[in-house]
Amino acid sequence: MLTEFAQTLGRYRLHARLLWRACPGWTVAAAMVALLNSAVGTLLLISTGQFAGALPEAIRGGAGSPAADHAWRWFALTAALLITGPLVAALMVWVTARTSAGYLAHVFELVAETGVHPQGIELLDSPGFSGRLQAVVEATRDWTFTFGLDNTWTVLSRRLAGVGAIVVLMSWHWWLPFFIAGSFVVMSKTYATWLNTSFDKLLQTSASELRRARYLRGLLVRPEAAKEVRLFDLTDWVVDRYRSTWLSAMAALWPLRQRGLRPVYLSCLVMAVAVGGALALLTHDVVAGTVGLAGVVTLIQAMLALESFGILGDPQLALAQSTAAAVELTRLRQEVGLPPTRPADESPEDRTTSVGAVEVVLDDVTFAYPTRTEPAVANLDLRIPAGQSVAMVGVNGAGKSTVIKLLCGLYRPDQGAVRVGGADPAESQAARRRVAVIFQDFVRYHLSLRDNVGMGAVARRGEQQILDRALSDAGGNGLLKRLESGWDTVLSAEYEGGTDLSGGQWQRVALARALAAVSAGAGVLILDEPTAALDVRAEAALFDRFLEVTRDVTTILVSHRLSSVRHADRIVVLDPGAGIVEDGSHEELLQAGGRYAEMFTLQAQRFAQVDEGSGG
Ligand SMILES: Nc1ncnc2c1ncn2[C@@H]1O[C@H](COP(=O)(O)OP(=O)(O)OP(=O)(O)O)[C@@H](O)[C@H]1O
Repeated sequence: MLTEFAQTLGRYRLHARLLWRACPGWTVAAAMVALLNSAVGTLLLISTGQFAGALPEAIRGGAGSPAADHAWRWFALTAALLITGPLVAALMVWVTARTSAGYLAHVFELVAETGVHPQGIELLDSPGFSGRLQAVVEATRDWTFTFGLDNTWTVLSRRLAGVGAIVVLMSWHWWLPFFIAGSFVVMSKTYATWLNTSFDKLLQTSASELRRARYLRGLLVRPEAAKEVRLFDLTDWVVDRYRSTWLSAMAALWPLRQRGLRPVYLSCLVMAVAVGGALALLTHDVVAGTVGLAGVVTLIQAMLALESFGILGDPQLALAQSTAAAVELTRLRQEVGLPPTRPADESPEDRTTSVGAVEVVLDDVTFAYPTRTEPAVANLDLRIPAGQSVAMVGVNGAGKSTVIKLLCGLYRPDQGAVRVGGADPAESQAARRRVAVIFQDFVRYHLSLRDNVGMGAVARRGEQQILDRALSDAGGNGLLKRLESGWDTVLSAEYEGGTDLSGGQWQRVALARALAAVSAGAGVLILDEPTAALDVRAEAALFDRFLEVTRDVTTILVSHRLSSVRHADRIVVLDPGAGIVEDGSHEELLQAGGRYAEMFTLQAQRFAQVDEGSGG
């Protein structure tokens, strides 16, 4: 039990630390307002007690008597405090909203950092880790998260009001308030420990089940699934699966909750005995004449105010839920070697950009994905001199995309070394910035065309000539003409004035993004099959044009269509398990009559047949 108490205290310390790191100014302001709010409450119970105590004397003295004036003065103070209370509460809402916004932004920063640490994305491939991180993200997206944050200050203010009540009660019997408050604290902490354990369990043990349940619920409303759900008449099936998945997630929690509640019942009993005893003592003192009317009113109110050390209902529940997300995030950060929060004075990263082509080297590289045992690439050696264009070809699963991800520093090799311009891209931000890549599943940002292209050159996205040239080199001028608001058109039909693009148009936008990156200093340009939606001729024309406009950088092209990449300086053929099996120019490889020649001839024949078919 003591360890659990310590853990509860630890999570509030963590919460305070995160708040302080996120927005120190607003945190101080919110704490001050919470203190003011509680002070108003304490003063109010004193002034009402004094006012009530002054009334019998005032009644005896009559209107205008000094005793009546005395009662009026306490009345005026009580009325002023009653007016001040709501004003301070309104101020608290305002300050609280600012604090929560800062905290939320900071948590998103921490989540993002956790997802890509250490630099690569390998952890996101591990279902356990990425599932837990996803659960944290979902918890922070939920409105209850901000509600819990807001309630930090309600809880603090009420606890401080309890401190005020202790001071008041100490003037009667100094030891008594500690006795009563202690019983409330035991009850509250037992309850909080139970709450926290429940929420932690919810995030840790049932997160993936709950996520699956949410996914199933989403199937009923998501446009991409709606067609099939209706066509195959899946509604009942989805609803049943949702219900059973949700129930199985929650069923694991219910017995735990029941067991955890027993100490809460016990501590309620202790608290009832303490308050009952205090009321008996008060009755005794009143009968003995040591406590008057003012004392009775003040002391009873103070005793009731001690309740604020106890269970605070919704505010406490919401706060526990929010801190559960922060605790789990901290655990995940610790697992990847990150501190719970980010230091305030991080030195700004070096954004100086080098220009020109760079050499790319893979030296005896072996790499297996975290979820697999057999390596995706083994003992791979590849050296691409600065400025050379290389096409990487091979059957499905040969490891082409894996090589590209290693070059981008998204994964670290298990053995061997990867170098871009002499530096390890998994370690060096500068090396990563020298690589511009467009993957087959590139991101279609629901942002303007300007942002979609400019993201390749974030530091120089204001330079229109870079964007113009990139789009034109990517063959996107026709597309620009068709957009109603030109560069500022949002590329999504979900926004007013926005429009979606065809697969081929999107690919040109993505290619323009890569070319913008080259203008901004990237020394290696990689295209990992982003042109699959274009027809064979369009892809070949685009690749030729690419090789033309990227003469000054190292270029790596990945494609299954060999005719599209035949003009690359060099072609390497990858084979699953065997690594690079052929390496040379198009002509050299044709002459060698090996795997490449065989694949090329086969594709050329099929292409000719299709051509004939369409011609006839
Ligand atoms: N994220 C991943 N997790 C686990 N295994 C993966 C992952 N990505 C790829 N693999 C596996 O690694 C091997 C190499 O895949 P890779 O995508 O590099 O091949 P590829 O040559 O690019 O194939 P394709 O031509 O189909 O794009 C395959 O066996 C694949 O199943």
